[in-house]
Amino acid sequence: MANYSVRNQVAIISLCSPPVNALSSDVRRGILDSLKKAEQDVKVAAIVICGEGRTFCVGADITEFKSEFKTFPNLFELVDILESSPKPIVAAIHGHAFGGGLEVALACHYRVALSSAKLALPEVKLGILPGAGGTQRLPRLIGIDSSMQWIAFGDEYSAQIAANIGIIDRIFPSNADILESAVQYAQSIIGKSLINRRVSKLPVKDASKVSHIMEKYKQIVGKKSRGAIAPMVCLEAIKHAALLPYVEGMKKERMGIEALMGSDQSKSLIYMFFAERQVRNWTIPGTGINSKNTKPIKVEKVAVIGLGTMGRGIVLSLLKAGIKHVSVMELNKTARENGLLFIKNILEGYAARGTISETQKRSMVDALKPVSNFEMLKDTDLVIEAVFESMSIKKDIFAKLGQVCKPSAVLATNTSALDVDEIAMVTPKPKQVVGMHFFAPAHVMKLLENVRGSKSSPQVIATAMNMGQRMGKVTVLVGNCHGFVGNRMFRHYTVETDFMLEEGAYPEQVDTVLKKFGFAMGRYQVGDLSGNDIGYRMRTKFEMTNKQQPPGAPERERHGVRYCPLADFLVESGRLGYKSDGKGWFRYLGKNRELTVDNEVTSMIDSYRRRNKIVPRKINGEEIIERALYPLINEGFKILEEGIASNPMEIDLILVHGYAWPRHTGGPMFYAHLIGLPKILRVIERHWNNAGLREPHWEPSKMLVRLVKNHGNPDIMSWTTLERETVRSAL
Ligand SMILES: C[C@H](O)[C@H](C)C(=O)SCCNC(=O)CCNC(=O)[C@H](O)C(C)(C)COP(=O)([O-])OP(=O)([O-])OC[C@H]1O[C@@H](n2cnc3c(N)ncnc32)[C@H](O)[C@@H]1OP(=O)([O-])[O-]
Repeated sequence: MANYSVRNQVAIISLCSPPVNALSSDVRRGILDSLKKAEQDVKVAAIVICGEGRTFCVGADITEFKSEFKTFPNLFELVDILESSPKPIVAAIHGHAFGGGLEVALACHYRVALSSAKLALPEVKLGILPGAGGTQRLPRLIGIDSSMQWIAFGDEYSAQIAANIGIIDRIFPSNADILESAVQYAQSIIGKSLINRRVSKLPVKDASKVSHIMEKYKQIVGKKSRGAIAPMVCLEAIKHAALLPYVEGMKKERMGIEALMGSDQSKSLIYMFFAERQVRNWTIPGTGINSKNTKPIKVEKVAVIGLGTMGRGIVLSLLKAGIKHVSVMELNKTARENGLLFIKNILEGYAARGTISETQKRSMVDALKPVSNFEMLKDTDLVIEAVFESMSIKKDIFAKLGQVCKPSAVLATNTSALDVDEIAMVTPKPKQVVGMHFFAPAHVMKLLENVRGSKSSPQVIATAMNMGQRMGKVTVLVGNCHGFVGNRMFRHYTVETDFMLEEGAYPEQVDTVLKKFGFAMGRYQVGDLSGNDIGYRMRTKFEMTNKQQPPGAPERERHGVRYCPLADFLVESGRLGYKSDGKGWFRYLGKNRELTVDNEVTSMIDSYRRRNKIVPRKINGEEIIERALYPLINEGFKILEEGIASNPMEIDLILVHGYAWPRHTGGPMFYAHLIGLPKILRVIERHWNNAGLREPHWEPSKMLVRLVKNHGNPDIMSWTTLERETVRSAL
């Protein structure tokens, strides 16, 4: 709803729909009713629109997209009604003016803001476009070029930047009372002509350059969008602002939003939006323990052990989260010096780019406390171990931590695959141990996969979850198993793509299909980037690699299961990827490391097939997608079945934020939901019937079979409930 009051000839319409004043049908009606009151009240000479609470307005109510979105007054009608008001309207912006909220402000005749306010048209991040005049009014204020930058990428901008380019008419200090300031501003413009204040009537200053600007952005968007549709539709809509009168341009805008709203990509992006918020409400399946009934311990002093690639990133994330005491322990002198230098250089960079102030930089550097022995960690609240991925080294460290740290200290390991319980058992208090699996580079990657050990106490879990959220991470709680959620699922992606190389595909073909699907990089280029030796080391641990096989052992089998040694051959021939002189699955040449197909790899694959009498066959894009992604989805259902993840959202967030699964497909589980579970199961069963135990990753998940058999293609939000009911009723 919207509240109405009058103060000194100025009517105040304040949006009131906590927590973020989303423009639900109630709020829209409230604005319209208040506007009519103000227009009819002869004592009112000007109007201010503001937001109650922490923000101005974050736009349309996303939860109403399927229902009240078009109910009168819908947003695109309301903005025209506002703009045509005979009395001047001032938008008073604090917090966020996002989406429809900024469009309402653009329809006002003046805009004032606190310097701390943020402005954006982020609709493209929901797979749609600004559908309340944003694509037509913004260009009339800031031009086509800047509008394409704002709308096609949906990033937020400070009030100062918005003022510099002509959106905001007056900035007030961040501690000012925005309403009082806006009322005074409104009083100062009473009586002034509104001729040049109705934005839809203004000319587009760079209209003549529209085709050149369009070409420029088509290039940029083409590269960045990776299969996402909305950015291009945004460009088309904005283009019309230069070519058509406002009313005609609005019709084009409407066609654009109607084409996008409800699309699979928009559904996927909205699912992701709510998943990122929903995941904060974590729960431990089957226990009733959750984020609402479990308090974290207070963490002021944190320590990071190991200043390698992971440790440095974790320290930076802690400093950025405002932790005032970060002990760093690295026994290797060179690694310690390099690590601290790396951290200081990154902080210098942040300050140089204005991401942090000089004062903030200094307090972050002051927060860094190098320590040289475990004794110095005795009063630390949280210790994060980030040393080399070796069980014996980690056990040694945790044994020492168990002796010196205070009883309430939370002991976290950054292992990406090792058994958290086995590590915990070397300490006197395994309940204080938890996994905090960061992703490289940890100060950039948004994901934190927290792993609850079988003994981890609810309070310790709450502390790890709370710390992840303080670090601004998408923090997901999962159970302890080999590879946790992400690595466990992704293993099948690499195994099955290698099988396709055996049967007839080539790395460039597989990667092209996966990039078309939306991955930033294909499976083989990612291997080259991160180093093909990482997977080799893991396979070595399980004595799987080619070199470790006794003479005469089958080349394409390990313990009765199908195996493809091509990746072993690559590493054993020194082709680790970028780091081995740009030789891996591909060749990376020149300053820009241009990716090129390497005939040496092609002939390695061809000779391997000849040696194993494999007659290569054509493998098309559809098969590559099914075989690369469906085993991963199948494993996702097994993870839900085992309660390692408590709902599909958690799995999707891990794959999107940790493994670059394309966000506009919603993650593997949501993608399966869009494709339809019956189809997914049909393909999995076909491969299982063909390959059987030789390819165990195709064994259908029992949960998937039950869902399809009992419910066909149930809504993703009901999967875990239906499964619980089915399992319970079977007991
Ligand atoms: C025609 C028109 O052009 C079109 C059609 C549109 O306008 S489409 C809409 C375009 N607008 C957006 O895309 C902005 C979306 N929101 C955000 O980006 C963020 O909210 C934020 C502004 C940066 C603040 O972040 P925050 O961290 O301070 O709070 P929060 O935790 O995110 O949000 C607090 C609570 O509010 C809920 N919420 C936030 N924005 C919402 C929205 N637009 N609709 C419904 N609920 C919303 C959110 O789910 C959470 O709920 P819960 O979890 O507590 O139950």
